[in-house]
Amino acid sequence: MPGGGQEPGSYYVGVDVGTGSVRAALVDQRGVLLAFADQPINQWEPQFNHHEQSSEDIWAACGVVTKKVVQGIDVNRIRGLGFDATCSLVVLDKQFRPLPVNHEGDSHRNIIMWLDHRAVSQVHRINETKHGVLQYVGGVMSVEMQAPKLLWLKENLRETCWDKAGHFFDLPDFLSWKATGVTARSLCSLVCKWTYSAEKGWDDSFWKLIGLEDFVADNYSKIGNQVLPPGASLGNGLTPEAARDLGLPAGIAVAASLIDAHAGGLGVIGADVRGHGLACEGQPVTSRLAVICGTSSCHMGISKDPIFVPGVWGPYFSAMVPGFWLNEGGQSVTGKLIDHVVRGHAAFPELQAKATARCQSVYAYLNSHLDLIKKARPVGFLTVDLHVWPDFHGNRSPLADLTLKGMVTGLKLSQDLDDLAILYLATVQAIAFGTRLIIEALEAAGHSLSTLFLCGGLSKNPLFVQMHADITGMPVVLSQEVESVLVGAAILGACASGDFASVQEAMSRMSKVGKVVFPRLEDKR
Ligand SMILES: Nc1ncnc2c1ncn2[C@@H]1O[C@H](COP(=O)(O)OP(=O)(O)O)[C@@H](O)[C@H]1O
Ligand SMILES: O=C(CO)[C@H](O)[C@H](O)COP(=O)(O)O
Repeated sequence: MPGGGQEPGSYYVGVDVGTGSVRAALVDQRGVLLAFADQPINQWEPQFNHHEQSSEDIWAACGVVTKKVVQGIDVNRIRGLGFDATCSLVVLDKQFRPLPVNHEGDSHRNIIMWLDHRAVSQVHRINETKHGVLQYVGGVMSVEMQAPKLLWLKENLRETCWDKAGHFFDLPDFLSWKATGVTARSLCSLVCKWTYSAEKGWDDSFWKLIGLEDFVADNYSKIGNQVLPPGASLGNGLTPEAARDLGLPAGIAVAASLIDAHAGGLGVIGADVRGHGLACEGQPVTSRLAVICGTSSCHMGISKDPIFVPGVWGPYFSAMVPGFWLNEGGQSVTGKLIDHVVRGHAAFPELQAKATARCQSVYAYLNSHLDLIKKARPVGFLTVDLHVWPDFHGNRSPLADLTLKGMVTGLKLSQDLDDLAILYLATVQAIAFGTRLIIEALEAAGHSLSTLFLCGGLSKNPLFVQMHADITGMPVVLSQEVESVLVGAAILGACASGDFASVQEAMSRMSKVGKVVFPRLEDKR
């Protein structure tokens, strides 16, 4: 039923591969999640700053969750499948078998994860070239992008990996290939992480200059010479073999994928905001900033014309919303930082015991503990003497400096539960201040923003959401569906099925406002 009719008769399956788990949802034409399942995935850290995963593990986890979400439903109503994933690098040989990305030669670990910082020397040399493509990543290439990682493989694992490699995929593209057998890459991954230009294609001079002329010589067959817009239908749809793996009908439409943050952006940014008293009502969609907060936070702002923001990735054309330029700010560890700070504290065992006794998560317990100890003052005032600098894994934006480290000032000798709660609060506040710095950089360069749209695991934490509102001074919109990244993945499947005429149409019909959290301006000081 083109245009999404009144009867929600068709279903779409969205699959979201995050850093820590794979999630799937069955979604209808109104964007309502009818079923949800998740499954943790393995990560290896064989040495400091080396982070690896397995594409076989991840594909198997996809099958576990997709089979769960379609249990008991009429599978003939499933019209499309969409994937999103972290922008990790998957390496396969010429027969599409996994290759090791490690010195141990363990081919099961064939993914260099997005947060892997092994390629420091390589990215430094790439940045020293001052090549023109760097203008489109905020002026400085991140060590988390693919070119430095590829150069690392060539320089460090020549025989065991580089010489045998037949295919280098961004993880979202690996998944769509696995589902369809089509090796075409998504414009999203190539533009955002591989220096591809939506307008000019690959730049031979860049790859030659950095020592990866191999790709030019074989016409980019290993990294992608067929490129499709996100949401485009791939080949003949789901292959019989993939259909068996995923428990879905063979032949359903499968979409060209998105990176996870970008799927989150699609899942939230197009919602109809009428009647919520928001400044962005009646304003162009470019006044909205989507912030996808999981292991990391990604800040997605769009514009009609390209805007060059120092230290902020992009501008990327059509990489998220078709026809719009995208700037992507980010903080490499946010959820991971909060977990690290809380779990590493001397009072963590006590916290865990008390939270378990109340059947609460440690974060719900900490939030109520802060309410208890703040007395009559606003909670934010508990940290007047304690401050965190949150760049424990370098600064992605807007300083774009991978050498930065974290810092805590104002420590005392006591390490009780109150101290843990206040340190947790200071960490959340520091992350929100990081978002404010990114917004200031975006606005200084020409963006005009009024409203935040938050999603991802951290958006389930009310303290995190309120601090983002208070510290940025902007209202925060939370979607009706908490798992908005999965709505974004389902939007891709819906577009590939042909049920919607465009990504914009699917966005406006499938993303919905849930709760709005306004800033407490009186507490901003
Ligand atoms: N209910 C919750 N309350 C507080 N924090 C949460 C909650 N659920 C998830 N998180 C935090 O969100 C982060 C993971 O978010 P998620 O979107 O699942 O990440 P990813 O996509 O990177 O796998 C973790 O740091 C976790 O502690
Ligand atoms: O760089 C990215 C997006 O451009 C990564 O995919 C992202 O930062 C990892 O995402 P998550 O925190 O959701 O696991």
